[in-house]
Amino acid sequence: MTSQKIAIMGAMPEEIEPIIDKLDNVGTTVYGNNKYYEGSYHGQEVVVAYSKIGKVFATLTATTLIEKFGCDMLLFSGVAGAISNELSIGDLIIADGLCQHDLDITAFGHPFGYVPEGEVCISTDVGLRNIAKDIAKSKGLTLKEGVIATGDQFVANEERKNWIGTTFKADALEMEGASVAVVCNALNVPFFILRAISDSADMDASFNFDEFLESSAKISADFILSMVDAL
Ligand SMILES: Nc1ncnc2c(CN3C[C@H](CCSCCOCCO)[C@@H](O)C3)c[nH]c12
Repeated sequence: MTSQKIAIMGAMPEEIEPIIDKLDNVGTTVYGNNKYYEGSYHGQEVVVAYSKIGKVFATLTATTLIEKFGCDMLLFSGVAGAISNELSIGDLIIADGLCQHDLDITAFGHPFGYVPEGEVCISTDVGLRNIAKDIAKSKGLTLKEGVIATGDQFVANEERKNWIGTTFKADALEMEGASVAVVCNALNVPFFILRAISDSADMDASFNFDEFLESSAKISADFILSMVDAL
């Protein structure tokens, strides 16, 4: 048990509902066009919110969780599209680094995903990743660790998916993680992101996403709650 206040964030309602359902003493605060659920899980103080889709909404929510609610660490739970062919629907991936695949000032000779005073790949907290690995081992779960690519587009195209995979050596993709990583790094708050695969970012992505969003989101949410118990 930690005395610290834990932020748990997702992008869509389905990604945090399995978490909110398990909280005690839940109070809600509406702020900045968003709703924040304050409560406890097994005695651990948490604040839970979904940002809405995309990097801008995610940036607002991550910043609010830290600056207004005073959270000391941030755990992201949600679903992702697979790039690596080692990842199937329902599989778990944690990011050791995240990049923005749609950030592009290559016209000035910079690499994709880079802007001055920024970095292409933003790191996550190694201590939290190690806790996740210990949990996975104790539960006999497979947990992939790799780069997650973030961009403001739902990728449903093999060519775009493969370009992202090759360009950033990314294993999965989504639409919020890298922006949350930038916020947490800038505000010196440990950040951890776990995603369960909902689709393979190919021509079937939208159908698979609709079918597996809820079940994959719950897989991720259940694991995140195990993380809270271990902190
Ligand atoms: N292939 C893919 N490309 C990019 N991201 C993802 C993710 C991760 N999340 C899911 C969600 C997709 C929002 S579009 C569907 C919204 O429907 C709303 C109802 O119409 C967004 O928050 C990013 C899973 N598969 C992906």
